[in-house]
Amino acid sequence: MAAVGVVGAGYVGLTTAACLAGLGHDVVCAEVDESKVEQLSRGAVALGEPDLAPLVREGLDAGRLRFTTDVSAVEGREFVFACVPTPTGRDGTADLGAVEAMLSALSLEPHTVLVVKSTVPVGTCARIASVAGVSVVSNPEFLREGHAVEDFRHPGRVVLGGETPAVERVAALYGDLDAPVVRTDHASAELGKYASNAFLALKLSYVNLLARLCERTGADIGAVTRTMSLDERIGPHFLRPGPGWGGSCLPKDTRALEVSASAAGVDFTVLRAAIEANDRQHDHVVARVRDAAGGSLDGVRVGLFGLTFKAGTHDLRDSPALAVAGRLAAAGAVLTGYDPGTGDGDPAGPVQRVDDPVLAAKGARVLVVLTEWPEFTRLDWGQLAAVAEGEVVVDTRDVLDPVALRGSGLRCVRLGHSR
Ligand SMILES: NC(=O)C1=CN([C@@H]2O[C@H](COP(=O)(O)OP(=O)(O)OC[C@H]3O[C@@H](n4cnc5c(N)ncnc54)[C@H](O)[C@@H]3O)[C@@H](O)[C@H]2O)C=CC1
Ligand SMILES: O=C(O)[C@H]1O[C@H](OP(=O)(O)OP(=O)(O)OC[C@H]2O[C@@H](n3ccc(=O)[nH]c3=O)[C@H](O)[C@@H]2O)[C@H](O)[C@@H](O)[C@@H]1O
Repeated sequence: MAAVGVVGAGYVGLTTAACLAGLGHDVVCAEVDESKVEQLSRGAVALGEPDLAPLVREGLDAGRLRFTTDVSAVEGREFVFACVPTPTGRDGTADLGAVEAMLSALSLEPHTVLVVKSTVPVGTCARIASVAGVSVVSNPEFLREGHAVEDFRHPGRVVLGGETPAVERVAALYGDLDAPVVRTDHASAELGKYASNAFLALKLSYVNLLARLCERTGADIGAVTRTMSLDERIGPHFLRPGPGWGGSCLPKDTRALEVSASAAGVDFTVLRAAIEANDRQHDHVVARVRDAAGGSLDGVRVGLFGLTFKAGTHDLRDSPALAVAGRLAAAGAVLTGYDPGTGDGDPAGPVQRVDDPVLAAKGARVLVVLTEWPEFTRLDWGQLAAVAEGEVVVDTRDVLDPVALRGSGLRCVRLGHSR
């Protein structure tokens, strides 16, 4: 079993640390946020990832996992995983400040393999290898929030970019993963990550535009995407229209790829179009709510259902629900929002967050479903209709049953459906 260091205890770092400890490795996880370290050290996990909290507690109890604010604690380890953030920086490229801060705080020993899990632009790992004097393996992460542990245990693929001995050492660390392993160079591994996220974004913008075309032409987006999904070359995933794609990575990575491609002399117009279409998708949802409100949103009370960027996560980063909320508020709407995944203290922008769906519906002229929480299908919509002022639900995620809603006295407006 190996001695492993992990830097950063967010979605990627904490999942990596806990899962590697679960495989029997000895893991120390360094994190700059003192309160996070304090909480994690007593087994309190704030991320709502299924199976993660018990795995962290198992690792702590077995003495195979510990947390520290002292980044030098990872020095001397056989593997150091970089799992720090790479948010959008100036001009849309990835801000590598946290990666650089981590490297300058560390004195790595020559036998250490530095494994870069953070999403970094092409050229970053080669540059780090040339200055850090250690082997660097690019091992981009593909986990989905809400499925982090499951995706670690059953990844669709493992990508390892770098020189052979170091790559094989990292492959061995993961044990028997039943997944295809892509062994490649740094640049291809780095680009493969951006290429994957940006492709998902492209697919979603395409579907959202199709949904708008359906609204204009009388076609049904459900039938259109089912037709597409039965073609194995297209596949059934990422074909659901919504209020726009968001989250901490799809928007930032798509933008970063577009900007870096442009800097490399490749005009990636299709990515720019996908980003612009996503922006317009938020406006489109606002237009549908405005129509439902009778033409103006000024002073109109709107009840929002769902604030997170998708169901199954607490994460509000770059949430399309909040982007729509911001535009509704700018048009004068008064917003109340209910989300089963968020709590007091979570930033909700212009939305007054409430813990009870009835309070979100109370006095609302329009109800809007912005996140596909399964809980929403089980709400008592008759009760919500009784306290609402209007009778329209704009369901941007197609989670509600329009026929059942009609029985509750509500009319359902869906994206991609003209009726
Ligand atoms: N969230 C996700 O689902 C995925 C994220 N990624 C990528 O992984 C990287 C990390 O993402 P997340 O885990 O979501 O970020 P996060 O924001 O959830 O966690 C990052 C953690 O690193 C800590 N940190 C920042 N600078 C540090 C330093 N110098 N030393 C020690 N700790 C430091 C932060 O306090 C934070 O707790 C990013 O590059 C992201 O693009 C890749 C795949 C999936
Ligand atoms: O690099 C990352 O951080 C991760 O980004 C995404 O994962 P995640 O951010 O968890 O979110 P997704 O499940 O991809 O959803 C992204 C957005 O697309 C939207 N979406 C997704 C699917 C769909 O059919 N329709 C749709 O509108 C979601 O609601 C959400 O707003 C990728 O799916 C992961 O593979 C990747 O590792």
